[in-house]
Amino acid sequence: MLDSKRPIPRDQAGRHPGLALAQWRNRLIASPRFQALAQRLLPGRWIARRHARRLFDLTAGFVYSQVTAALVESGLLRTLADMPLTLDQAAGAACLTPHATRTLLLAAASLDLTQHVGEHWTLGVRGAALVATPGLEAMIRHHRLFYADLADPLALLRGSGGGALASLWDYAPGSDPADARTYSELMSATQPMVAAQALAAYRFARHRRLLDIGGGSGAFLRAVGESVPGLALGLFDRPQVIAATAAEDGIARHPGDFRHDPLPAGYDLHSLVRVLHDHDDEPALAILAASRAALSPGGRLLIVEPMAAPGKAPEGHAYFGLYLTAMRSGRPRTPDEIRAMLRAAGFSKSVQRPTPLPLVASCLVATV
Ligand SMILES: C[S@@+](CC[C@H](N)C(=O)[O-])C[C@H]1O[C@@H](n2cnc3c(N)ncnc32)[C@H](O)[C@@H]1O
Repeated sequence: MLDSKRPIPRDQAGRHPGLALAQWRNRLIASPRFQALAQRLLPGRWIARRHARRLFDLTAGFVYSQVTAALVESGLLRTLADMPLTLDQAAGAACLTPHATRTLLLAAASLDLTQHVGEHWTLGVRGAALVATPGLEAMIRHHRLFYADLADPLALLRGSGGGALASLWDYAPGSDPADARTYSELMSATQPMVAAQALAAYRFARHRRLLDIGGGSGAFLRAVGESVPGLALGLFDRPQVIAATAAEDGIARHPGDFRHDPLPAGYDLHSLVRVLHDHDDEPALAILAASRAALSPGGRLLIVEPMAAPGKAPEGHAYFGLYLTAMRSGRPRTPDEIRAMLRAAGFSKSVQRPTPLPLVASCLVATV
C-alpha cells in the first residue's frame, strides 16, 4: 500500500523531483531542433498548432473581451437577438459607420458571436448563448472597471494602481447608498446561475429556516424560496444594503456587520454565497466563527462560490485572483483551504457537493 505521508525523495539541493522534469520539458520546448522536428512529424505539427493557438489566445484574450464588450455596449447583441440586420441597418442601430460596423461584426463572427448569412447578420452560437445566460451582459459591462484597473497589472499587484473596482465595493458607513445599490443589482443579475448550482447540489427542504449571510438584495433567497416553498427565509447584510433593497414579503431582514455583530439565532441553515472569497483570512474566519456560534447543534452552513483548483480552472486563481486583488480584499480558495478554515472555526465536519457548473460555483456543506 502507498503511504501518502511518506516524504517525497528530494535532490541534493532539497528540491522536489518534479522540478527537474519540468525544467527538462521547458528546455525541450525552447530548443529550435525540437521545434523543427515537431513541425515535420504529423502528430507533432498538430500538437504545435494547438499550443500556438492557445498561446495566441492568451496573448489576444483582452482583444476578444473588448470585441464582446463593443457588441454588448453598442446594443448590437440585443438587436441581433431580436432580428437579423443588414450591414446598413446594423450601422444605424450601433451608431457607427458601416466600415466600423463591418469591422466589429467580422471580428465578432470570428469569435462565433455573430454570423453572416446571405445579406444579413444574426447571432452566432456563442452570441446566442451569451444572450441566454442571465447576468453575463451585466458582468461584461461591469468589466469596464476591472479592465481599467488591469491596464497596469504590475501596479495592481504592487498595490500602487487600480482603484476603480475597489471604489464600487467600498460602501462603508457614510458612503453613497446608490453605490451599494449598483453593486447589489449586478450581484442579483448574475445570481440565477449561482442559485441553480446550489439548488442542484443541496436539498434545502430538509431545513426549516435559512439565513443568507451577505445576501445582498435577497436574489438567492427568492430563488431558493421559489423551489422550496415551506422554508422560512432571513437576510443578513450591511444596513445600507438592506435599506437600498425593496422590502420583501416573507423575508426577515437583519441589518448588521458580520465582522462585529452576532448573527441572529433560530436558523438551522446558513448560506454564504459569493461572500467568503471577498474577505482576507482573518475576517473570513470571523464570519465562519459567527455562523458557528449562531447555529444550534445539527445546524449547517452552505458555502457557495467559485473555488480555486491549483494549476487548473483559470476562473479560480487567474480570474478571481486578479479580480479580488482589484477589489483589495479576499482571495480565491480551494475547497481544502476552506475546509481547514471551517475546522478552525469549530465545525465538526464538511463535505463538498458536486455542482453542475463549478465554473459558476462549487458547494461545501459544513455541519456544527
Ligand atoms: C459579493 S456580494 C454577494 C451577494 C450575494 N450573496 C450574491 O451572491 O449575489 C457580498 C455581499 O456581502 C455583503 N457584506 C460585505 N461585507 C459585509 C459585512 N461586514 N457585514 C454584512 N454584510 C457584508 C455585501 O453587502 C454584499 O451584499
